[in-house]
Amino acid sequence: MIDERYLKLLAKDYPNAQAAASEIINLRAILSLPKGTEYFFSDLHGEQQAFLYQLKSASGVVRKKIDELFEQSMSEGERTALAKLIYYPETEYPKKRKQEQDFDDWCRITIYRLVEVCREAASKYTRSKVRKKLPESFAYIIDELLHADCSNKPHYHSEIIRSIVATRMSEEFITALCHLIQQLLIDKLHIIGDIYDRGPRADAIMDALINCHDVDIQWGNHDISWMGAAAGNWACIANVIRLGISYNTFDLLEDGYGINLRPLSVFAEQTYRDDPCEVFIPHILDENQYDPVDIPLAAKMHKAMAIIQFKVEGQLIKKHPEYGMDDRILLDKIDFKKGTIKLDGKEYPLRDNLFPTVDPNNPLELTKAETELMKTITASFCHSERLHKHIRFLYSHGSMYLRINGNLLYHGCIPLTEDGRLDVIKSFGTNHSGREYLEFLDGVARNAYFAPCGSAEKENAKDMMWYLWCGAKSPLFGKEKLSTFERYFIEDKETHYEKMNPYYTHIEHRSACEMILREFGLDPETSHIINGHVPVKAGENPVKGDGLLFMIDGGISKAYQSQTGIGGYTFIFNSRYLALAEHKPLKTGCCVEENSPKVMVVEAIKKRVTVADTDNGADLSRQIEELDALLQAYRSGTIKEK
Ligand SMILES: O=P(O)(O)OC[C@H]1O[C@](O)(COP(=O)(O)O)[C@@H](O)[C@@H]1O
Ligand SMILES: [Mn+2]
Repeated sequence: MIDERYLKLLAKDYPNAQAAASEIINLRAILSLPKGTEYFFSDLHGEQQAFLYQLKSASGVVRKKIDELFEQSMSEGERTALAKLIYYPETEYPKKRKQEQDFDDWCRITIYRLVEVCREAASKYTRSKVRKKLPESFAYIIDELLHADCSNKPHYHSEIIRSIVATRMSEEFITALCHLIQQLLIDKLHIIGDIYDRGPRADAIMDALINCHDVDIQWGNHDISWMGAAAGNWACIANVIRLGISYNTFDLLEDGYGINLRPLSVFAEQTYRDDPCEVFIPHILDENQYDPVDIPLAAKMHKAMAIIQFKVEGQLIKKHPEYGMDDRILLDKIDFKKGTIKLDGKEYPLRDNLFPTVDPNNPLELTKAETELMKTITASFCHSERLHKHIRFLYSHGSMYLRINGNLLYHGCIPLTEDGRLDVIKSFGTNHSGREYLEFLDGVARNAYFAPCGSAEKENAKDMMWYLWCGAKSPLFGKEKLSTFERYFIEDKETHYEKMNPYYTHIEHRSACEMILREFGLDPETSHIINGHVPVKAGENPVKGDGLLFMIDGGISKAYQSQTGIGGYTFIFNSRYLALAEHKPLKTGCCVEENSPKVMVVEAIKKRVTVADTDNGADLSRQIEELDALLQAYRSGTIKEK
């Protein structure tokens, strides 16, 4: 029974029986349409070029549509050129202007072809949904071209297209059509964490996501570390700078976010003047265009930040004994005279024993200069408007996990015990597990940024952001320890080993995945888990738990391509199937076709999925029920029509 007061409110939007009835008809029609295609990506790690290519090409689907439409009428080369134009109209259009002898003719033909692709891409949607995606300036013209009856109005169409060319609007128009095709093919975009770190321009990825019409993000450990940094947590700030320098991503830090690294470079140059800092030479996977730093100086800055990080992390662990991370305070386990460190009763020689800023009697204390440096850098983080715009977007569109259209999405893991039960974790004085634990942590992450400044709530939550980055029971991290220190300072690889949470063994079995799905209120018969975080090694199957879980970190990150052997996965869920697109490492400057992914259908769906079967469909059905009730009320006279 729907409350009469609510119906009266609804009557404001649908003031008479006719209005209510026509909306019911409209909603019923929407419910019967095929569901839109959802795309899932994870572990983008700042690789903006590869990600944008995968996004713009709808992971191979743009090309597929072009082939379906034009196989008989266009050569392979022409189809490739059309695909490239759709992906990169901004650069391809000017090239064509130079190359084509009759450029106006090329524009006309291209507009015809793009309209065909658009019409095909829009065929699943209602006109109203398509209209909402149209760029304002061309909305009317595109709508006419897409929907008018061509057989009766051929003249009208060619006239529109001729006028676009004649009025010199073809560049804007073609670009708008290309963007529209991309938008129509990707109905929903899910990013299962780790947008940040390692690759060159996470900021460019964030801009692209902000411009997407329907996107959600499940936070990864790297994202949470940037969110912690933006909230002012020193351990997170030191971590993101150290990791950034270790991958030579000065452009992101300085050009992207305006973090002034000059004080750090001056400090590092003075402090580590004669130290070659060999252990800290950055990985050079990409060159900086705007802020190149010479490698020896970058190594010194890297070391300076690493030492500060180990000190502030140690302080945080001391402040929070409940984190249970005492064994991760490492500077106090060094014998500075001998140049060794004692871990678990075993002594290891250090690969670098120059610690000019560490006081052996008080190894976790920052020097005055280090403290000043951290204050300056923190101010840079606080003041970066672009960083905060991106972080706010991570908050507004992100969460610890998401349940959507029968799928469960999260980045790392659901902490489990050795025997496969939900682990019970004490945090902030209370016990948590499973779904409730993730929801609790979601709230903590929000408090870190949004709770009132100076409140205990904010301080504790801010500290916890670092735990979420690397704590053993963090669902975003899922490993017993993060061996950053060991990987810098100790040769013996055994100390680098990061034991994974039992979760990662259990998910090989169907029963564990079923248990997790049920924990999140989903039916294992029809639902799936989409997981990121752990690169799927070459030869390993990304499909786990007897088809219930998909691990989709395939290595968009260049840093991991030697392990995965591929250039990443996109998981695709459309109205007919679930599929994994396996990408090749992106080769730029080559023919786009060489970058086309291999698409493997992992589950065909027996009955075509319609909007009615989706979460949005459930909302629409509720709206229909309410409108039905309103209609009855009009007919029975309980509510008066206007
Ligand atoms: O080699 P790098 O880039 O320093 O990173 C290695 C570290 O990154 C981690 O894998 C965490 O990052 P991911 O979330 O991307 O896996 C750690 O477990 C590991 O110690
Ligand atoms: Mn991760």
